[in-house]
Amino acid sequence: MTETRKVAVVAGNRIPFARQDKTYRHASNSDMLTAALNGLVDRTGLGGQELGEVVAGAVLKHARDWNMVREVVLGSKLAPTTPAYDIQQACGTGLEAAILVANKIALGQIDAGIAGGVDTASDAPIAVNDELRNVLLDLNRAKSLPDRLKVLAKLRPKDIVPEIPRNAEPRTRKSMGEHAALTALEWGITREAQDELAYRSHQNLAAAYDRGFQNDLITPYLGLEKDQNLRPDTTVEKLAKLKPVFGKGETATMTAGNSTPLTDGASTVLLSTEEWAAERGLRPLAYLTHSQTAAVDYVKGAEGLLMAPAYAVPRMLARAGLTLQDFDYYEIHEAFASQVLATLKAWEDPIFCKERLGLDAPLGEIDRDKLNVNGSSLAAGHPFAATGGRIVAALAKQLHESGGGRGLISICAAGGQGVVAILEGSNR
Ligand SMILES: CC(=O)CC(=O)SCCNC(=O)CCNC(=O)[C@H](O)C(C)(C)COP(=O)(O)OP(=O)(O)OC[C@H]1O[C@@H](n2cnc3c(N)ncnc32)[C@H](O)[C@@H]1OP(=O)(O)O
Repeated sequence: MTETRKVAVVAGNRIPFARQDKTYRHASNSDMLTAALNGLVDRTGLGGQELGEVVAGAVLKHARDWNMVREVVLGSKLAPTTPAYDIQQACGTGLEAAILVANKIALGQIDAGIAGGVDTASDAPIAVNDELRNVLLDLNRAKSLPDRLKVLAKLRPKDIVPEIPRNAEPRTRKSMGEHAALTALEWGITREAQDELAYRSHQNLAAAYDRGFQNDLITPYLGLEKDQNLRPDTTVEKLAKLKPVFGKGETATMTAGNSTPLTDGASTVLLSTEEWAAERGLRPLAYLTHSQTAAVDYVKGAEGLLMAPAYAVPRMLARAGLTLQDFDYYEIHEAFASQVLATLKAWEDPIFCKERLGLDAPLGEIDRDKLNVNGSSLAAGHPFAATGGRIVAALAKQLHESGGGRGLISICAAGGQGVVAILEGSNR
């Protein structure tokens, strides 16, 4: 059996995230991913070089983008002999891509690779319905003009109605927000606590820009230099005035301010062995040491849609021999403030930890001052597949800047799944 090798996170690059239908309205997934990738290649001096693999994906993509990541590499500054392919695990895509690249490096199958993700809420794929698709396929097969006219005669006005993607679970027909609202109710997550978390996300991201933390994590794109959703001037009072958008009646607590906005953007991360990095004059920022996925049965209502990380994290901690408190930083993706708070509450709850996680004692509280210290998705926005890369790169840089330490990454994903990982600073 091959001995595993240490996997370094060497650098990351993303484009600023834009709000839906704003600056990147006319940019495709491929355009944005190419911009993020080329920014990383420029920063690390990898132009013209062949890498082990580039692995990335998008949650929402057009049928024509069936081989998107390979096409992006062919149009990028990397050598065209770099293999590349698409993966998709909803909002876990970016982190899962990093785990896949890391595992290949650890096993000695590649020495270096780039993981990434991209999504556009502006250029969402609109599909034709089954009736029109069948007519178009028959039309393509028809050999003569009369045959084609016969096929076209089958077309009815209702067949032209397009299928617009909905931000909803196919099995429940409920949106992510509606699911999260049920979990917020189950766990008694207050409006005040959600607004406070959202406020802190904006404050922390604004502070990260102010101290230059983002300078070598972001390449401006189409004139945008900062995340377009960031509101440094938001306050808990302003947030408290927003109308609820998910949930029903008096119990509705989720607003546009404490939910992620629909977003466009792309991110990339370079991972490699220490030797590969050293040969190119690059230094590890941190190491990706553990990862885990979990899934919950949200369809029958056994668990909340976005609660899978609550299961994945303790499984990973058990394998790593760590407790929830053994971390200097916690990066919990903020799909919704309520989902972050429900996850934290679940880990503190003796009954949840005993009955659902099978633990003798609760995982306990975390130090909230260590949570999302440079802001997270409520402030930056959440282009689904790009969020993992944003988090891996920012946490690795934070660990490097702090001279070491350990960070936990937790990402909830559609389909009731969760992807989590641990980064260790270079002093461990
Ligand atoms: C997919 C996975 O695998 C897992 C996941 O991550 S699940 C998460 C997936 N993501 C989602 O589901 C996205 C959810 N978000 C949405 O659907 C929409 O953003 C939303 C329905 C929540 C809001 O949409 P919207 O109404 O168009 O928002 P928007 O117009 O920007 O904001 C509404 C108001 O709030 C205000 N506002 C928003 N954020 C604010 C803030 N932080 N401070 C102050 N005001 C704010 C806006 O200024 C706006 O005010 P006006 O009406 O006066 O202009």
